[in-house]
Amino acid sequence: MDALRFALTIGPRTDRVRSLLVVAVALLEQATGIGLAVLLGLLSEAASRGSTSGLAALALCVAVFVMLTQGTFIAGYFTRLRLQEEIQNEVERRFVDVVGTTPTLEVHERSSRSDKAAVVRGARGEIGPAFDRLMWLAGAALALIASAVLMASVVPVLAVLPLFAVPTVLATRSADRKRGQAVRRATPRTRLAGHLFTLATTAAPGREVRLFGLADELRRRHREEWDLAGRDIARTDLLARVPVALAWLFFVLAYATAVVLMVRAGLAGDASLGLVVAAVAVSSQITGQVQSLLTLTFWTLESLRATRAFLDVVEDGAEERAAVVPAGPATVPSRLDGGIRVEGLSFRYWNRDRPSLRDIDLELPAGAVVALVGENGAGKSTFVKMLSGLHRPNAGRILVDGTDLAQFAPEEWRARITVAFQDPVHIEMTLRDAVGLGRLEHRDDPERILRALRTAGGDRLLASLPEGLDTRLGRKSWDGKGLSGGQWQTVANARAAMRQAPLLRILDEPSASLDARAEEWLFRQYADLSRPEGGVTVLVTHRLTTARAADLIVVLDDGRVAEVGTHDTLSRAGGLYAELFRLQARYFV
Ligand SMILES: Nc1ncnc2c1ncn2[C@@H]1O[C@H](COP(=O)(O)OP(=O)(O)OP(=O)(O)O)[C@@H](O)[C@H]1O
Repeated sequence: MDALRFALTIGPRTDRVRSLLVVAVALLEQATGIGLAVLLGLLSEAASRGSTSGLAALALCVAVFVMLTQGTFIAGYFTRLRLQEEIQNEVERRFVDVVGTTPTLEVHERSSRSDKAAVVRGARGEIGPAFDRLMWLAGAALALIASAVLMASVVPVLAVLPLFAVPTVLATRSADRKRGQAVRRATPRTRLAGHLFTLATTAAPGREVRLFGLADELRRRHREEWDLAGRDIARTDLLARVPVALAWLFFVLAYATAVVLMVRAGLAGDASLGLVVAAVAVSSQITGQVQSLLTLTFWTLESLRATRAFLDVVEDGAEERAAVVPAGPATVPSRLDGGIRVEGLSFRYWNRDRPSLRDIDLELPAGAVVALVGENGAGKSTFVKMLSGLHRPNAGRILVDGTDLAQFAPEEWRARITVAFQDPVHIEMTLRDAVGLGRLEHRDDPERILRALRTAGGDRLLASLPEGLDTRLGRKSWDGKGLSGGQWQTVANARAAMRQAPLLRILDEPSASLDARAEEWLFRQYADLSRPEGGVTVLVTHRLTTARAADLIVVLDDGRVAEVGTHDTLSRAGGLYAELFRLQARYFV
């Protein structure tokens, strides 16, 4: 019902004039058949009376009527398209708003929500035409009713003929609903197939796909996923279409009886010749009208289904916001006094049995540079997501100078932290924008951008670019300058450096694509910045030679804190850190 209300109101809310035109065109177009049938009846009356002038006038009426309806249809075609595009744009903007601004990452990482978002991404083209389809559906329904009235004026009982079409509509609706459920059931598989398709056909994975000869394997798995998904949908379709066929047969029998009754009434003189001709002409359109009603019902349901998924995403986003954003948020401090304290923090991803973080207790003092180390899958990235508020803990809390992070408005907290990730987004804009986006308020301040680039060691990159800050980056969306992995990382690091004196600076392997010397330099650079600024810097790294210079080293193991200390104390303790350091030193030092 919500989806229907949304589809009916989004047209006038987006563009009132075009919506009115669409309503007019939909009604006129559907009236063509009825109008012609009535004119045909009048023509037969005139012919039977031998009225040449009447015939000529009616012929003129037919011509004008046809030109009017066809002309309206052609002129209205572009109005309809334009309105659909406007609605589509409006919906896409709202979708970006909702998905791009939810406080946590659940919409991307929790499958019960990410599947709905995937349905909207895949079927969003169906939402734009929803209003248009509804209007055409209404026009088709009105045409069917008008036909029934005309037939009933010959044989009254024929008023019920459209009722015989109801089972066909209901059966089709139920079949489509079942299809929708099957499509939703298949979403995890189609999503995986989509991922395999992207792997096989996009540039970034292109090297590995070729080097490892993965194309056949990807194609096989892609096909396997589609086949499994398609099998369930096809089986559901087949079973659901049996009632549709039976309902259709029922209607055809009723229709044949109706024609016989009308012809009999004409022969018996119960109705005028013109009326019988018009009614029979109209009855010949009933199957077409029902067919168009069914087709329009199918497409309208597709539109409403996509609209429903869109509204679900919107509602989930609003629910999340209500649950996560405090009504009276606490003020985020402008400077850290004590630091960040983590108490009994645990977190489990929705699709996993085991928690990824368990009972984490940590003290991260203001001004400290903390290295977070541990083997793959230990929970480092999950922990920094919790610190940046991208997920909510299942248990425990994070205290910022004694205030629970959950008490802050997420946007306020994020405005006071900065993050650089190991797999940064390639923002294909000019260098000025790709860096400046790190602090929107200062995106037009070249001094600030140049300073951020210097902090991230991007001087050489800048010098190598022909148009300096105005150089367009990236080759996917435009013919810009292609950058290496390390250069993209430098741009992302500079973006993170746009935020000065943050309370928390998270560097999640920001030097994974940089050489050891560059990493060492970058680390010292951040350490020199952080200590006087008084914020906490958390550096996730696998290079323990870099970690050794940190004020505090936290070793995570299987979601727990295994050890905390400085390089010296941990080396002496002879635990996991000492073992990992020895192993790395053997190869790299
Ligand atoms: N989005 C996710 N959904 C489900 N499980 C996840 C997700 N992200 C991480 N995990 C799981 O959580 C655990 C911790 O992963 P995390 O990425 O935090 O480890 P990490 O220490 O950062 O690893 P690495 O050094 O490889 O980057 C792993 O078992 C991982 O499989």
